[in-house]
Amino acid sequence: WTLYSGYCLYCNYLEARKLGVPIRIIPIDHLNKLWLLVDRQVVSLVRRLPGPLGNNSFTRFNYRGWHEDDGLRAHNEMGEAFVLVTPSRNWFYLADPEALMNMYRRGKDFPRWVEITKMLDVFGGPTIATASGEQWKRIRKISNSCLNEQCNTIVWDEAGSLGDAMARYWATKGVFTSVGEDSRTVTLDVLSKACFGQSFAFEGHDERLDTSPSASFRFSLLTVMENALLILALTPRFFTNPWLPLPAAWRKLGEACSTFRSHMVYFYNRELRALHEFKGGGAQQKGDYTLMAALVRASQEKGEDGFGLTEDEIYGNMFVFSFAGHDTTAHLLTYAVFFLAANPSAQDWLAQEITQVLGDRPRSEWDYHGDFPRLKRCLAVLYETLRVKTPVCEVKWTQDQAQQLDVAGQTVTVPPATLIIPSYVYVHKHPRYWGADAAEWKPERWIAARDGVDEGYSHAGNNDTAAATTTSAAADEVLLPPPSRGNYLGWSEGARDCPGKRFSQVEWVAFLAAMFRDWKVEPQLQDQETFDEARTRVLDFVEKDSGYGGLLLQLMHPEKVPLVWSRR
Ligand code: HEM
Repeated sequence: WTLYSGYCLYCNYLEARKLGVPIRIIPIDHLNKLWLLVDRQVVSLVRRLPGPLGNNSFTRFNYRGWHEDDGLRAHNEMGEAFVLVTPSRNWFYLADPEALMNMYRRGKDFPRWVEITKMLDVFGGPTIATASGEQWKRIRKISNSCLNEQCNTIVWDEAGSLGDAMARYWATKGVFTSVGEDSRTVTLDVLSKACFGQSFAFEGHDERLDTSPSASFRFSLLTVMENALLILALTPRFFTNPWLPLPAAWRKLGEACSTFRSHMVYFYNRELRALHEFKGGGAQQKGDYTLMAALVRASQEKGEDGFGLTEDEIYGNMFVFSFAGHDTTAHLLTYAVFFLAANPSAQDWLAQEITQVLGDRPRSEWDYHGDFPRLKRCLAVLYETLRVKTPVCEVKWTQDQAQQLDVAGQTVTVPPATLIIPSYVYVHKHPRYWGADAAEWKPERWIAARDGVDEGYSHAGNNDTAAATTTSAAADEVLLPPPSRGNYLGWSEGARDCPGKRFSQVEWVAFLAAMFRDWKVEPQLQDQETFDEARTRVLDFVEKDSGYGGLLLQLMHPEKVPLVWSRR
């Protein structure tokens, strides 16, 4: 095996040389399944060896998430592009915003590497995240038409109500450590409502109230999502196989998979029946709209091309929506609560806007169409959190053809079967694009006074914008774009960008408005600690505790730093 690996590594090295960019060689592919289980542990052991034995390309680049620890260093040393050669694939890292946009625009030349997402087809498929070519176009078109403003209105209402309940729960605790779990609960509950029409009262981390029959659906969805990686790796069939001697916890997981699937079948048939009963009837009621219902309807009515989704594809896509929309938003919300706890002035700035827009109106009177577009500072908090803590790593590739790409003024020929990784840490955080304070979390950078924009405060990397905004009224402010499109890749770009972008923005703004109009968050001070010391401790923690628990960047142990929740 070692000889074969060495031979593959050599062949890949020869291919990589054709790129004409700096090369680093690592002995194990990042996605080697065995290696994924132990990469960080092994690398941290090897790092203890003296001199070059502990400090080399292996210890620097050969583990999941190395780019977060390395920051800007790799591209600063090697330029806008370099390649990591492994025995399995060559990983081409790209940090030139223009070249990146060129790549995104040429979706056919640089498609998503679906081999990595294929495992998502566990409940049916192909799905929007795993299909390619014409098949993907069909699924994407139908999905886009369903993720519409009707859906966003439901997301707005549900997220506002859940954010409010979560804030009240934290207030009953005073000191709380459950921001990670509770954020995952509220994002899952919003998805449950938007996808399946199932609404649940918020249950805090140490509460389990709901014993209604629909709670079995919630429990199955929760269990499936909490164990998604295990299910993706081994498939639901493994956990439901009666012949395998599985531990009780895995049997329970099998039951959750079966319950989740049978609920999807039930929802599907219910929507199909409703559609036939009201054939030719008017538009669906707001309260009746669900993504499941919309997909069923769109598939039955079929587009101009005459193609809809099959039943199996609908199940697969419902799972993918729930999966893709859950932890992304939840992990970002957890990060934002920590950043806000360390930045009371940003909280005041945020609350000022929320109060201006919503006054003391009860939540039932908040209006998606009237209020959401005016809550720009809330959105700026999301943009900034996503800039500095980008959860999703994308992988494109060249398939079976070499492709040319202009990188930093040089034409590079990317060989077939090369993986391409957008280096978002670099394009999101380099001072050249974002100013001297690029490394800091500063949501004000996304906001400018309307007049300021006319005078040339033109993008979020312009440091002068913050000064222009601290006192101006929310109505007179604008949300700035990033320095260039290729400098902001949080939701990706091109035809294969995130179709849930608006969904997540609406959800986020409603959460924040509900959480921070009347409440504030602070770090719990330790013995003799000043606020400034606590702030430094929290920000240090955010950096050191960030990692890839599963597929996404997240705070690994947010429960380790207690926070205080109180009325403003
Ligand atoms: C702030 C939250 C979110 C972030 C940062 C985010 C980010 C992304 C990114 C970067 C991609 C491209 C991934 C790749 O190319 O490998 C993506 C794809 C996708 N996202 Fe999101 N996402 C978010 C929320 C959501 C939500 C709420 C939904 C669903 C309701 C969703 C559904 C999807 C789907 C279905 C895809 C695959 C699209 C395709 O292949 O055509 N996302 N997302």
